Amino acid sequence: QSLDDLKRDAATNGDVLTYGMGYNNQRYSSLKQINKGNASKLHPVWAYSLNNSQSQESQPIIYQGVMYVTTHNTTVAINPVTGKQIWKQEFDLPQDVFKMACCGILNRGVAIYDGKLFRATLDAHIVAMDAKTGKQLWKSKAADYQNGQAMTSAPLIANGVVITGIAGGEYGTRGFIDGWDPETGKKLWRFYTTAAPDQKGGDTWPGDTHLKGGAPTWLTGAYDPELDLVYWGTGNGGPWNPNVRKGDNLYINSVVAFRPKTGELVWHYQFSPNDPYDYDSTEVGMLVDMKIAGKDRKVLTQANRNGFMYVLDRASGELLAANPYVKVNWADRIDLKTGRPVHSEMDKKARAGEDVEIFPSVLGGKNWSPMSWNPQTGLAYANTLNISWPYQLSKPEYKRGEWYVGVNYRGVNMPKDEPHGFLSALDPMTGKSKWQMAWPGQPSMAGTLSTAGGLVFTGAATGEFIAVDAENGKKLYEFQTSSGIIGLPVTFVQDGKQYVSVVSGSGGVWALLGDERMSQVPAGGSVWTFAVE
Ligand SMILES: O=C(O)c1cc(C(=O)O)c2c(n1)C(=O)C(=O)c1cc(C(=O)O)[nH]c1-2
Ligand SMILES: [Ca+2]
Repeated sequence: QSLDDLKRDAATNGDVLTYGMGYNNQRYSSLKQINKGNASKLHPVWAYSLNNSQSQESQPIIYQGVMYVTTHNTTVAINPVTGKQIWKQEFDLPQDVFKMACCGILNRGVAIYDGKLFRATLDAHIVAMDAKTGKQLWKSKAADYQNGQAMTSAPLIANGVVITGIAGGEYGTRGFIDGWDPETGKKLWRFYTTAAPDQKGGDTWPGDTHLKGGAPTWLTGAYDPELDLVYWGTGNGGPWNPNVRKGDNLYINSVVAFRPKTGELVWHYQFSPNDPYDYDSTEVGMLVDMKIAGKDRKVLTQANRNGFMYVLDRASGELLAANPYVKVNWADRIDLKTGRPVHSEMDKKARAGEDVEIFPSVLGGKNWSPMSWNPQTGLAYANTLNISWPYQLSKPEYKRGEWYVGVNYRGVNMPKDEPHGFLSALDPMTGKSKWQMAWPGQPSMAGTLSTAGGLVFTGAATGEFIAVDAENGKKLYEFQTSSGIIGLPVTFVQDGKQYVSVVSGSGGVWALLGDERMSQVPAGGSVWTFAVE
């Protein structure tokens, strides 16, 4: 897995080398051995127990006949055809680390490069391992976990640099993105995502509020090798209460485009200036080439937690479209000229301290899990949410290693007579769904996978792994895995046969909301792999 292999990932069907199934994050495969015609004949070929009852959000990586999967405290190598374990490495975490993970005890997977695996740990270290054995090669510290900074996501390798983010937006921390030397683990650069007074954007923070200003970077970015730009999403402002940090607060709730070698910022776009609602913009979205008004454009499209779907020119950051894809009441619209939200009356009431109901909820119009793109349909497939939250400001109080939000947090409201979530087929330019498949009970927080076989794969909070027709959302296959699915399906070919794999194991933020329907879903992590015949 040289740098060229990584660039070609989306086109090489035997491997899955990157988080996103390609630097463009499209999670699209040209494989069509499994297709609309035979998807009903899918069946599981193996399951592998992760022996772990925490949240399973790891995206499998597959290279030269080995699949790599992580849990919060293990890394395993599995034969992707038989499910047999090749090696397993376990490590210890300090006991007090678990309360620093805001939204579940989890890890989202490894990065692979030059014979090495790279993964993050909840106690904010990055570890390099020998891909053949799992033996640790180096370990470097990114932050002091006792401040509430955790690492949950898969690193990105771009232009020979290992790039990682950090969580902790709910703990009064200061976000950053780090670049590491893959050979030695030496830190090459750090880009702080809240600007200090002497930096560009520093005047958007009063006093030293940027020091606890949030802007965590807890998901993996995308990379355009031709432009040599990495795109990374940043999270909520800290505390959530925006009145203590009056100003836009650069670079919270933004996408930042930077050079992987140096971390130098090239452009940024801020989705939610001075955001009060925990609308993390960390799921950076997909790099897509599409025709807009007759012109070929290289865009980045993101279904933001704030309820709007955005299309940006990814060379310049110019805003091309922004439309709601779920119910939104904090903004009336996004002004395409200024690129800024036009705040609603409801938003003004919220900022004035009134007790109001805000759409979308703290979970967003869509939470963290990535969508996929199908170039044949020109649609983005995402699990979206139809949920609001009761919102009222309170006085934030900072205590090291504890939640620092300044909102009278009372969970979320689920509508009585409507579905709580959908699998949606979204047109990025309009935000409209071509079709929606309503989840019958709990909404899904799983990722999606698209294939040239005309299929969308995803999973249910109640454990069903499903394949649907990308044209109309008709369900073609369903299989009950052993626990709820909040993972990301991938597909690959081995010895001429197409497989689809996904981790099962409920948890994540949904499990913390107190939805009583969760009591019907057993915990327990496993990897499932499906094929036809
Ligand atoms: O602000 C942060 O640092 C941060 C981190 C994480 C995380 O690391 O998983 C989540 C969130 N915020 C968050 O707001 C959120 O809804 C969320 C859901 C999940 C999950 O895994 O289900 N993680 C996170
Ligand atoms: Ca957050």
